Amino acid sequence: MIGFVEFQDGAQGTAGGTPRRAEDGQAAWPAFAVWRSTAADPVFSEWLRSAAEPDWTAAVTHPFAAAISGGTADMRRYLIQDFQFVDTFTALLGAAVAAADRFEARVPFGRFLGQTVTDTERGYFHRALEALGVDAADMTSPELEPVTVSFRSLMDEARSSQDYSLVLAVLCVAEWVYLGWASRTVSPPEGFLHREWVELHSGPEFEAWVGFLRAELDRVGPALGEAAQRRVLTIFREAVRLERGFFDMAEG
Ligand SMILES: Cc1ncc(CN)c(N)n1
Repeated sequence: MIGFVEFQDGAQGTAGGTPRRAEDGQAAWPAFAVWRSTAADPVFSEWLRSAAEPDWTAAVTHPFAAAISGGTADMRRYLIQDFQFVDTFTALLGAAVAAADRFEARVPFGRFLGQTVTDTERGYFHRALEALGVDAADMTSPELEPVTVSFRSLMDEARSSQDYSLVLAVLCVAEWVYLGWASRTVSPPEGFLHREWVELHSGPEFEAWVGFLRAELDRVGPALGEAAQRRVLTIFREAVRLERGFFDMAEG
């Protein structure tokens, strides 16, 4: 059994250093087939997102994310840890190329992998970490925070599963949550550290990328059996919880 499956709805867990409680929004959630008969926006990705409350709203409105948008966040610990997140995230994108069920779905993953994460975003990390005076050891092998360890494990489990719906669920959380907070930015922050990080996660291209990830979940999710839909729900919720925990960690 892979690790995240152990965190069934309502179960206790400590991934990310934040204990999970049955009463904090992780309670039973109606099956997709039931939920969609009364939902205002009856798509699979919205079934997942709404099941991930209150963590979803807490992540996209997190004070640390707001401080990035406002240009005041201390980015040092956050970016050191996030560079390690991005390493595993890049491997997960590769898994999406391999696990996708058709050629036209592989293309956007391959493009984002080659043109954004390993190019623009990598360049940003190198310049940002240098500007922050981060030494080579902390750039390549820093001491990992518990939430970073948990997030990397979750991504590794999704990658090893080679299950497209699970890979997609984790990628979609990571990008959709980031679009959520970054698109709340009212005016671009002045310094490049904050401004470019907001730019990387907002704007028409990033919106289209998140739209693609959601559309893929909306395409493959309804065709899954109920047990498989629940597995997607479990990993989606866990990823949202870790996004919230990651901002908590960054805030200190
Ligand atoms: C923790 C985290 N989540 C999401 C992203 C957006 N790729 C990120 N850079 N870091």
